[in-house]
Amino acid sequence: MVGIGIHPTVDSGYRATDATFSGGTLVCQCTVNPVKVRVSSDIAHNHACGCTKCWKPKGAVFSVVAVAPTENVEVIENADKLAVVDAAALIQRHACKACGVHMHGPVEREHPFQGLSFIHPERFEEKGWAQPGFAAFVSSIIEAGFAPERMKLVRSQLKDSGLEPYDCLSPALMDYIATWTAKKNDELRGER
Ligand SMILES: N[C@@H](CCC(=O)N[C@@H](CSCO)C(=O)NCC(=O)O)C(=O)O
Ligand SMILES: [Zn+2]
Ligand SMILES: [Zn+2]
Repeated sequence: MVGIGIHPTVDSGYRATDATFSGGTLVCQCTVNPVKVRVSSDIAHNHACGCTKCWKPKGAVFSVVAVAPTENVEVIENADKLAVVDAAALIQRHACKACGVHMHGPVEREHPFQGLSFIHPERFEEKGWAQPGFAAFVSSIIEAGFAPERMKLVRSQLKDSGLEPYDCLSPALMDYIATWTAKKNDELRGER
């Protein structure tokens, strides 16, 4: 592979997206007693994430992460191997204590993403999940040690891979969050 190791599924080109994909089973990296999580619906907002909190496979600069409704996400095997990485975080990332893979991350507190769980689709046993649509928190890779002078290169490589780089979330998701916040503020004003 020439260039920066963005993420194995991005660097190798994507497998065909199957429009009928309706979930599957996420499996951690343990060879014995892997944690299994059943996702019983399609995923949404799949994206590459450069933040320091999302799980990345070995050597990758970005994670690939998507959401599914929490009601459709269920740990079906070896739940005892899971532990919450940071209980204070918005996303309650449940990682396998043995291999480190983040298996699901529900958003439970009041927030526009409440009711959604963050998952890593590359851990699906099944193929056909939608490819990432953009790259989020790109500047954050510097926090993990990426050389600032190589940022121009990483942004152009992301674009070449079809991932528009943003330093927070995509405009569509930022608008979604701001709309939720504006509505919330209106409600609070109405109560006063
Ligand atoms: N610069 C920080 C950014 C961390 C961050 O805010 N991450 C985002 C994106 S995660 C998937 O899109 C976020 O929403 N985090 C909420 C949480 O982690 O609970 C860094 O790099 O650490
Ligand atoms: Zn594991
Ligand atoms: Zn992230």
